[in-house]
Amino acid sequence: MTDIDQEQDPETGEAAPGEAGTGATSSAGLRIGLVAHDSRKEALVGWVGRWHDALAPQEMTATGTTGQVVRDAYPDLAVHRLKSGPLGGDQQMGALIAEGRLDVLIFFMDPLTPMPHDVDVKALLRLAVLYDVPVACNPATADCIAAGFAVIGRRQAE
Ligand SMILES: O=C(CO)COP(=O)(O)O
Repeated sequence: MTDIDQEQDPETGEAAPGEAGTGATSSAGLRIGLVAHDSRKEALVGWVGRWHDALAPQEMTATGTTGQVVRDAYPDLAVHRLKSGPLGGDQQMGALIAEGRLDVLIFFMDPLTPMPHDVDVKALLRLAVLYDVPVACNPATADCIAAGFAVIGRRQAE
């Protein structure tokens, strides 16, 4: 286990109330967050397509527009939508991490465009690092994570 896991209070190290036992226990039912900036949405849709069968049994949650784009491309996949990123969706995703309710974050960022909600982007990534949530910011890393879904599931069950 890591120093700070999803079921611990990061300050006290004590189990977070109400979260114990809610972690995913296998490669099915992983709770996956999907986020992509506008210029990277096509890349994310491509990644979802490549891993469609592996993603089908997972629980996917996306920021608003990203979720809509993925739903439009793959209507058979269940994707829960939060608010759009600039309107608070990134913060909602961060809250899921802080509450121990996200196992993986796939966040295809635009590295070339300044964002009005840059602080939210930074906060989301900071929480993913803090809570040791596997996070991918580009397709190559996301492929590695998807190939390791079973490993992540086993790790969460420990
Ligand atoms: O802005 C985003 C992440 O910072 C993504 O938000 P949308 O999915 O609503 O486009």
